[in-house]
Amino acid sequence: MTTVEIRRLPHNQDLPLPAYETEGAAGMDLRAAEPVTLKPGARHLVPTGIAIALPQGFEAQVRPRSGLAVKHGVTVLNSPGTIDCDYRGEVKVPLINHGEADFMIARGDRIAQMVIAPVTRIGWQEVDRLDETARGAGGFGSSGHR
Ligand SMILES: O=c1ccn([C@H]2C[C@H](O)[C@@H](COP(=O)(O)OP(=O)(O)OP(=O)(O)O)O2)c(=O)[nH]1
Ligand SMILES: [Mg+2]
Repeated sequence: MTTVEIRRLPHNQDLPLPAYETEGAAGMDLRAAEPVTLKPGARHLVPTGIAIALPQGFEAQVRPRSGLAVKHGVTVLNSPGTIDCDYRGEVKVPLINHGEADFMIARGDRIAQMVIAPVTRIGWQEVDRLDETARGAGGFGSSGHR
C-alpha cells in the first residue's frame, strides 16, 4: 500500500482523517472543516482542514457524493477537481447547490470524496499529419445513438 503524508491544519485538530468507508471503496470521504449553509444556486469553497503531499506520479480527484447529488442536488462544481502532487495547500471542495432548498452542512459532515489515481505525463511530438483511422474526424454522435 502506498503511504501518503497528510497534515491536519490548525483549524482541524479533531476531525477524522479522510477514510475509505468500506473495504472496496475507491474514494475517501472528505469532511467539511467549517459549517456552511448553501442557498439554492449558491456555491461555496468548503475547507476540509487537511493538506497532503502526494508522491510524483499521482493525483487526487475530488468527486461528488452521489447521495448528496440525488437527494439534495448538491455536487462538486469543478468535478472532478484535481489535486496536483505538488500542491501543499488546504484541500478545498467547491460545492454548488442545484436543489430548491437550503442545504445545511455541519462541521465534520462528509461532503465529497477523494480518489487517488496514477497520472501519466507525456511529451509532444509535433507532426504535419496524423495516422488514418476508421473513425477519422467523426465524433459527437457520428455513430448514432441506437
Ligand atoms: O477541487 C479542487 C481543485 C483544486 N484544488 C487545489 C489543488 C490543486 O493542485 C490546485 C490547483 O487546481 P487547478 O489546477 O484545478 O486550478 P487552477 O484554476 O488551474 O489554479 P492554478 O493556476 O493554481 O493551477 O488547487 C483543490 O483544493 N480542490
Ligand atoms: Mg491549474
